[in-house]
Amino acid sequence: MVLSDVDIIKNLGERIGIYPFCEDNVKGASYNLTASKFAWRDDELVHPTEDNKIILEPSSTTLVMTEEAVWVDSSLAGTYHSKVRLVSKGLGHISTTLDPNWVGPSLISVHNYSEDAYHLSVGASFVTLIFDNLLTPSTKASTNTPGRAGLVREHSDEFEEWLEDRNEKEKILTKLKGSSTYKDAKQKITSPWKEFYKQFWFWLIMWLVAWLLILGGPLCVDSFKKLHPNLNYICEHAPTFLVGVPALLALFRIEQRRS
Ligand SMILES: O=c1ccn([C@H]2C[C@H](O)[C@@H](COP(=O)(O)OP(=O)(O)OP(=O)(O)O)O2)c(=O)[nH]1
Repeated sequence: MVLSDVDIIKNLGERIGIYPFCEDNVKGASYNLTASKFAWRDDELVHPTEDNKIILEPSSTTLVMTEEAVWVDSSLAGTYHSKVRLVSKGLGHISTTLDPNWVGPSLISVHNYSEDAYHLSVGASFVTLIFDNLLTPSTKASTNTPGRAGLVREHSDEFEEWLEDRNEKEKILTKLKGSSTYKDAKQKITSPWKEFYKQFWFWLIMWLVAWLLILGGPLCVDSFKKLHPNLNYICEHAPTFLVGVPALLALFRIEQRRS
């Protein structure tokens, strides 16, 4: 089953990693990947122009690395698709696959069938990735190198360094989860009440355990209560303390997560 925009964001950070992540690139049931500044033609690096365009020469194939590194777990796969805007300009149709457990940027082969050069802006979306839920998780590991770097001969130090940053699941997830774009997207799909209830129940249980272990004993001792009128007060207002403290802690935690 294909993942919708909501499914993609729900699974982000859990079964899907996308770094860098941009919410605008989440479409109804897909994610638009953008062009990095790394591209190759005839095995040689194609350097972007001064105004940051990669020239896709007529009647030739250019391999363009996506800016985004993607990780999916063993229960997801995907397919790469062309964008109508580019196909209508004579650029070749992309129809390739994303394997379960894939990690890294993608190397996208774009053929320019037209007679005119196409100027692809670095940072522009140029390929669409659809995520598919597998009925049963795959048992096969993804064996290809991140970014399919083995398919291109000429590597620059800058490219190696860039790839180093996004060639492992942990690196992708850590960077994704640390980004404000991720936090904002997650926050939008989580109902504030649902988040509050989740936090509230957690803190209520913690508070009850603390209450019983730390305060329960002394509070039952009358003489102790007399010595400490404040504790007596707490005892009389136990329900308020019981509900109020976890509620406050839940609100504090939600606020802390948002900032
Ligand atoms: O256009 C694409 C499609 C896929 N991939 C990545 C993700 C995918 O998980 C991995 C493997 O792709 P594919 O399954 O097409 O390759 P393969 O079946 O191993 O064949 P080959 O190694 O001949 O490409 O490469 C790309 O970088 N670019």
